[in-house]
Amino acid sequence: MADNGERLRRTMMFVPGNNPAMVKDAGIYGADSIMFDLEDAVSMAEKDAARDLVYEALQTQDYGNAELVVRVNGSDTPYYANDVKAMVKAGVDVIRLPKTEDAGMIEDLEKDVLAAEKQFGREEGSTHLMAAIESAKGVLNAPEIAAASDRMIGIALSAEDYTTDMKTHRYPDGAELEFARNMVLHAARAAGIAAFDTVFTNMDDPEGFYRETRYIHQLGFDGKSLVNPRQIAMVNKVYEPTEKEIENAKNVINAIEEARRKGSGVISMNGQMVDRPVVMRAQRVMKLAKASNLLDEEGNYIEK
Ligand SMILES: CC(C)(COP(=O)(O)OP(=O)(O)OC[C@H]1O[C@@H](n2cnc3c(N)ncnc32)[C@H](O)[C@@H]1OP(=O)(O)O)[C@@H](O)C(=O)NCCC(=O)NCCSC(=O)C[C@@](O)(CC(=O)O)C(=O)O
Ligand SMILES: [Mg+2]
Repeated sequence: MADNGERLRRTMMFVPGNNPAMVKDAGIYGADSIMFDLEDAVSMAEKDAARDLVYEALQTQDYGNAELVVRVNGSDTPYYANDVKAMVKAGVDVIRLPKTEDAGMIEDLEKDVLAAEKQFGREEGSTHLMAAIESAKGVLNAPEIAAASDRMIGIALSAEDYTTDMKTHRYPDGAELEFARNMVLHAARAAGIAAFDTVFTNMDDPEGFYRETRYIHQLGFDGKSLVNPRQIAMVNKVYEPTEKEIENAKNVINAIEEARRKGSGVISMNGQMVDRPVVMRAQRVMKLAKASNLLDEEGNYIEK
């Protein structure tokens, strides 16, 4: 299984692969994952030029610690084979397959990626995969898609294409996405990989974006696909733990370490039972606190 659980993936920002300025500057905004797009943000006439631009950027630009993802064109298009070869050759971290409808599509992608790794002397297994779920069929097959390969790091709901397939559109309350969100989330969790919520495309509605992000955070998504750098700080804010949550997490970790020294795996803290799942939640809070720069070198909370 790819490095699941290790990396924070709160923000995965789409960057149109045909836009040289955006591709060049994509690293300055602090997204956890940068996703160069060769698919729907790029017109047919620019497919080859976008692939060349992203290939070049992956080889030459410094994107810091960001995870580098490329959304290739669909496997039923004439661009897919060259996209996959070029991105593996460039050493991309993750290939995102759009419009994934069944596990067979991921199995085929895995074969194509392995062939490219061998052809270009890349370490076998080093290219990770993820799937975008964009249709009713994809949602119903999400559990098999999520478990289709050990290279899978996550699955993402793609609500623009999905709502079109469902003969509806997006509403502010998101009721039309309820089933799909829960399917994608459960499929990801059952397979032990990350779950990404969909893009929010109305740049003039920051309140709506904030409301949606709080909701998907509550459901348990690891993060969201984004279309604009202004959305990054808002997502990070929602995922940032409070001072009280951090203090509680520290107390839980200290208490369980103390208990383990005494040979016990479960304890009571302020009348509350503390066992393995509570400790795992506390560890995630501390990881988020660290990523949010809320801890000093001694691990104390820094007031912002
Ligand atoms: C939305 C908007 C036009 C707004 O423009 P605005 O002009 O208002 O942006 P501003 O905020 O003013 O930009 C301030 C500064 O940031 C720079 N900047 C902006 N956006 C940046 C960015 N993304 N990457 C790097 N840089 C960026 C900009 O260059 C400027 O730099 P500078 O001039 O130096 O100050 C713009 O963001 C944009 O094009 N977004 C990408 C759109 C896109 O990729 N769509 C395809 C993916 S969705 C899809 O396909 C559906 C899906 O498939 C999804 C799924 O599968 O999940 C499904 O089915 O649901
Ligand atoms: Mg789409």
